[in-house]
Amino acid sequence: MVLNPVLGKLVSKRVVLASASPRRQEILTNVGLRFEVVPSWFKETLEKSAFAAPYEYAVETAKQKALEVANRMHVKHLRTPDVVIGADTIVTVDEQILEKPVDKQDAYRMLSRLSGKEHSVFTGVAIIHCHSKDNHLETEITDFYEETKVKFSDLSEELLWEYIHSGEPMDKAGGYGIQALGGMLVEYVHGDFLNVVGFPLNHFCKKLAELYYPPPKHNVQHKKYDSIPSVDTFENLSDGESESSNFTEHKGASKLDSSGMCSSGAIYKSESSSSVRTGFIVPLENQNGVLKSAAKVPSKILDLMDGFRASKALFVASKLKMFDHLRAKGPLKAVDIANEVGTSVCGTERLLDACAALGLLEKTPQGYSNTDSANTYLTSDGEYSLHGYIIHSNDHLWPLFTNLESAVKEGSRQNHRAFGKKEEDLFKDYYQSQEVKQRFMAAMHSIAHLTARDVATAFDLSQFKSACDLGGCTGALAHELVQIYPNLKVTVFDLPEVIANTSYFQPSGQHTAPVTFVSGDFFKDNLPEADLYILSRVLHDWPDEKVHVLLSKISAVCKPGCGILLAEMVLDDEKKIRSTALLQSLNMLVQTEGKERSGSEYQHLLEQHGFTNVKIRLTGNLLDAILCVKT
Ligand SMILES: Cc1cn([C@@H]2O[C@H](COP(=O)(O)OP(=O)(O)OP(=O)(O)O)[C@@H](O)[C@H]2O)c(=O)[nH]c1=O
Repeated sequence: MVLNPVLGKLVSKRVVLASASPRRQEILTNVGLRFEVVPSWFKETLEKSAFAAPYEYAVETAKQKALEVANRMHVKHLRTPDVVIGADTIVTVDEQILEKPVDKQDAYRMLSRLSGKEHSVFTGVAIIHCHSKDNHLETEITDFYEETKVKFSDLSEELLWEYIHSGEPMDKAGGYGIQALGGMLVEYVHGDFLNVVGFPLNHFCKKLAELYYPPPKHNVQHKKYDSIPSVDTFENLSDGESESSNFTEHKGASKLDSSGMCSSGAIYKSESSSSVRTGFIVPLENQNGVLKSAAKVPSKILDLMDGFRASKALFVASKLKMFDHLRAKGPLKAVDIANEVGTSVCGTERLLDACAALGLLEKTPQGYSNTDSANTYLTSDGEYSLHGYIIHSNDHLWPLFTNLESAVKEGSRQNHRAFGKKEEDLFKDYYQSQEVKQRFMAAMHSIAHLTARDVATAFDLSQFKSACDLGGCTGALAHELVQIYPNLKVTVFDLPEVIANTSYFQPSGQHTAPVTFVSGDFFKDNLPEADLYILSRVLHDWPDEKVHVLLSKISAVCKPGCGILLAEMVLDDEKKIRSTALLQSLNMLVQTEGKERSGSEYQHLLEQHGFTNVKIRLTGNLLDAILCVKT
């Protein structure tokens, strides 16, 4: 709670952690930071000898990891984050830098060097503030490092190999994890324990304090915070919803100054008696100017409580095609939109105001107009339109979620309650009426198109010559694949009623190798031959028994070297961090017999059918990617 006001400065920002390390995700999640995970693609191959000190290497690598993500999000995803955090942990012993072992022998070499000795663990961290100006990405970089000394006991050969065979060393710098079995090897730790685990939380908070609460200009002896200021300091300094993010860079330094916040110099005392909503204790003054006890404002809970209202406002504005009208004719007044779509003026005005407050629209004296992201994502034919999925959410998922309580009590889907029919086959319902079928296909297309680039590039797939996208629906991923891998021939295999309706969704004017559409049922019919089978949002529809049926069928036609690419929302192994994916698993509960699974659950399923070398990439987009190869 004491630290929260520092992290609270990040609440209203789009924060991205540019790291695949589950430890970093956990450390930051545990202190209540809300962020998106977009693992960096930066390859850790900087020339070590070019750096005067090992920590410089770690800091530079952290910076490059974060910059790669900031650039990729800006250019490729068209989403500029506010803050990107990158980190790199290295172990140094005898002036050598140890990173993650490449294999067991390498782990053995590392651990035997560390045996009986003291070594240093450095984590370099980069905090990058991003702004988009005239479509260019501007960045302000703050970086630092932390050193912790660790001493290992003498390790016997037997212990060493037992530890290596546990598998723990492989994804960890220096080949050990101090937070788990590796803790048994450690005689002492001098310094920040979490720094060894992968993220120096204390130093990070101090850095945020320096950035967001710089000391008063006259107070020259306090150039920076040596400690995290006490809770009173932050409460008195808190600035509402932390919106004051107008950073300006200090000349010649990469530190940031939040202008105006501390202009009086009296930074340790609040000059304002107004209450603010930061989610923490708010000082209130009574009429005599005496501080009285204040209520806590549980912002996160309030947001969750109201979440459905915001969703429904978005759904209704989409359903009424308000974003389409505004793109065509905006800015428009509420009365004009009400006339266009045939709604009441007072209701329309409230809906538009809510949408503007939610950041979906802009409101000016001229009227309402779309934001850039409304044009891109909310218009029905925007470049990455989510309109299909929003309508599906409103018409199909909403009634199902209304029955969540029954789904939880009964542990099963609720189509019968929501739509009054008994469900025999998951897809029968979707495809029995033309309208529902098209709505469902549009929804699947929205997500497939939005995620296709990230899924297609999560791994280098150039070794495969042919791919078959099982349940590939409109072919959105297939089209992306043939763009990226011109030598790849892709077949989309889906039910006849889907294949018959794909023409509407085909991209126009592309001069690439065509995608082939083949109709069939992957549970009943022979599968087309391919080097790579793709299952995008397929396995999550089914319980394990059915997944085994499908995987064994694929395994039977796969030659060694052939692969499977899965695109799914991957849960963290402990099922406690990735809330979007965990909520998606509830979504599967209300409508299917399937569920979302963790990386190790997918790995286990795949390995049982002879698919090994399972690699998982969290893409930072809605779908993650898993690649494995038949051995
Ligand atoms: C010494 C030690 C390290 N680690 C992990 O080692 C990885 C370092 O590698 P990195 O290159 O800094 O990070 P990464 O895992 O490759 O992720 P990314 O940030 O995407 O590069 C990080 O995971 C750390 O937690 C532990 O979990 N426990 C320990 O005791």
